[in-house]
Amino acid sequence: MDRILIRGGHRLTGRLPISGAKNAALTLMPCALLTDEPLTLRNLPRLADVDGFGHLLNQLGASTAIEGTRPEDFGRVMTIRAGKLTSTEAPYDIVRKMRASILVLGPVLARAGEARVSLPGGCAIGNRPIDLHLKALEAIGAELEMASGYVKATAPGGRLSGGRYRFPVVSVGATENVVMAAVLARGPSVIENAAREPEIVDLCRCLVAMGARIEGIGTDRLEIEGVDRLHGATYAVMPDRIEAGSYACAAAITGGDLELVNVDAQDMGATLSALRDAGVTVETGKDTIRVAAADRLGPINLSTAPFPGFATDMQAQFMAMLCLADGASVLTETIFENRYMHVPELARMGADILVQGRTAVVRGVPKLTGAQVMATDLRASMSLILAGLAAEGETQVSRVYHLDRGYERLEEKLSAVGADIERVGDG
Ligand SMILES: CC(=O)N[C@H]1[C@@H](OP(=O)(O)OP(=O)(O)OC[C@H]2O[C@@H](n3ccc(=O)[nH]c3=O)[C@H](O)[C@@H]2O)O[C@H](CO)[C@@H](O)[C@@H]1O
Ligand SMILES: C=C(OP(=O)(O)O)C(=O)O
Repeated sequence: MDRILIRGGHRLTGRLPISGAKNAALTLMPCALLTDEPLTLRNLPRLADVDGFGHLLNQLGASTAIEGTRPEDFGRVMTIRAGKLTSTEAPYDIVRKMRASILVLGPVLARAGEARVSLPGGCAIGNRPIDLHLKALEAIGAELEMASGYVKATAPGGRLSGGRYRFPVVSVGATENVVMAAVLARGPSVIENAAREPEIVDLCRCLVAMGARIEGIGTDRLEIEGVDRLHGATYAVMPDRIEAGSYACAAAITGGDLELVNVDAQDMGATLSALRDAGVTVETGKDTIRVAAADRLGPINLSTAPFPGFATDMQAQFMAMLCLADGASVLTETIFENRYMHVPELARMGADILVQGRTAVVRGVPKLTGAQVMATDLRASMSLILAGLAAEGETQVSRVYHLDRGYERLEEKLSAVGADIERVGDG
């Protein structure tokens, strides 16, 4: 299994390109199931999860073709053709490896009138329930049956009716599923307390480009008028705000100065204000963000929340950065009950962090030291990379397949701006 070796202490400077967003790509790809015409996605990141999702689409009968991009290019162009679905089932083996697989439920149900999807269960960061996905689909006309670890959803008469649903708590995945299902319903739907994440805006814009009728995009109330059919489209995946935020932390923690290229600062309000609060200089351009480290990082308090709040997907990276702040920071994780798996690993590098329930108190230390550490999930892995970039000596991060789910060519991007980082195999 591959490991990443980092010899820390190098200041990162220069321009760093940001890839298309994983969390947008994984909700745009299933949109292709809603039409018999091709959907072409541009700026699709090269990630294990994108390949995995392509495999799931293939299982359902869609073809996926990568077009005209050179291996050295970041981002790819993929055309997905789902002329006819040959299966309506997402099996356990795929869903358990990739939580986003649940996002085929809404579109397959809407297109084929039925879908059978394995229940995802939990993962390293906590429980990943889907009760809200199911309640929202029921509200727009789905009939559900649970058996053998699978949910079977049926649309009576082959087509969903549409309906009204108010989410009791904000759910990104459930909003995505119900929106993808409602666009082909017989009647209108109103979704209240919908998630407002930029990835949902990206999803709605892609669906509109395919002929869907959606009002209220970017707000917590989505009004959807079902249409009889959607057509093909070409759509560019939005920049990855979490990848950009992660590299912003890399600049801050190494005393560096990075220009992030192909980003949208508008989607990153909470991350950029948190960086500024910690004393980091942030300058935003049209599609660039310059992040210049402070002489000393200041401590800050953060609580994760749905958009426009501070993203749970940025918590681990900020924690690594705050390990070197001048004072104590308090972080509160409100979305996932177990998203502090990186804490014991950071402690092995000299961090001083006390976790009590959902709160972590991070007392800044003068330095971190390199160590052998183990990645436990995607963003936890990135926090270890960040700590390694700033640490004295060598850090070895194992289980890097977690990183490959969400960071396109991480070592290449970081080496190009001055990091001493390489991937090594066991052999
Ligand atoms: C609101 C939020 O920050 N969502 C994050 C969540 O999205 P993801 O779509 O995975 O999770 P949700 O947004 O659905 O979860 C939000 C909260 O609702 C709960 N829940 C969710 C679905 C459900 O059917 N029942 C239920 O109780 C979850 O346990 C969680 O506490 O993880 C992704 C990967 O880290 C992040 O990119 C998203 O930003
Ligand atoms: C945990 C994440 O993704 P997923 O929901 O795909 O597991 C993430 O993007 O940080």
